[in-house]
Amino acid sequence: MDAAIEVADLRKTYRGRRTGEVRAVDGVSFRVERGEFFGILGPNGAGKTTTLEIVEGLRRPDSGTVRLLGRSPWPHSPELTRRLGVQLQASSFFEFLTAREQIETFAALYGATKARAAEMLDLVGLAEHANVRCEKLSGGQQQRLSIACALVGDPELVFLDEPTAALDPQARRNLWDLMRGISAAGRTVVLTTHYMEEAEALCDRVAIMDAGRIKAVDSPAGFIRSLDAPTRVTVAAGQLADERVKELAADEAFAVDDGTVVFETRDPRRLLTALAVDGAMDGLAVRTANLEDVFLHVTGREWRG
Ligand SMILES: Nc1ncnc2c1ncn2[C@@H]1O[C@H](COP(=O)(O)OP(=O)(O)OP(=O)(O)O)[C@@H](O)[C@H]1O
Repeated sequence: MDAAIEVADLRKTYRGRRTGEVRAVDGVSFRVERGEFFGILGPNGAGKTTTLEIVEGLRRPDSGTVRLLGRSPWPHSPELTRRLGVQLQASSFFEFLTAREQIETFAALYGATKARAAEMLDLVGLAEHANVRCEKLSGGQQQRLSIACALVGDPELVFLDEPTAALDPQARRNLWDLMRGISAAGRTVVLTTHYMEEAEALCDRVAIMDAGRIKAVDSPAGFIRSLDAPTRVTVAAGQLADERVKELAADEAFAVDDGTVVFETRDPRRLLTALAVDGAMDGLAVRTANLEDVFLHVTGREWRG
């Protein structure tokens, strides 16, 4: 079967009078398999939105090719469009329509029923707000409505551009559950995000993007494994005598800051067992590597998502 998405050597340069030339997308290639949950992770301005818009067929690249479900998005074909769900920015809503009217408009475009539209409103928790005009919905509610609109046609391939941006933590978790549900239903999902923990929690594979380029693609676990980073164990001040710190550290690195001791160990079990025996667990913190460390490793820059 064809891949869900095949992208080869995309390039896009914006030219502005004030900004000069901006190489927003600078030779991007990747492949997404059917049923995959694929993330594009990068800081603001990395080129995620431009890449997504090109892949969705909303923007033409200067060069490079895109294949969606085995076909080119150009010229537009209604047959292909109907199989895609694109989360448009909430600002593209008709503000005078109610949430129900808005999603029913989308449903009509996709050939979906009003019952399906109502079901989607319910799925994103907006059933009670069906009669509220879009302009009166909160930012989070508009975001959820835009996702419902993207899903109403029951698309095979769903594109979500920073769907949880500007949501409070609870609303973000709810949306995560919703996205997991879409993926579990066998849909291919492509998500852009600048939240590390979101990519880590949801994606099968993640492309790390910076300055218009994809620097690396792997599963979150694969990325972290390949770092081969030590576990960092922080022991609160006053828990260990200086001599004991040296004993425990043996040949591992440690640092002391204001009495707080930080061990870096490749054998956390040994160290944690010893700390438990010493009764030095109060205020203990254990940190393993995460995608933030991966970003630093892959791009050579601190994460400033
Ligand atoms: N229409 C445009 N005209 C000129 N420059 C643009 C345009 N759209 C984006 N850019 C520039 O291209 C670069 C990539 O932007 P893009 O929006 O694709 O990145 P992003 O990773 O999605 O960032 P964000 O998370 O801020 O949306 C940025 O430097 C941005 O300022």
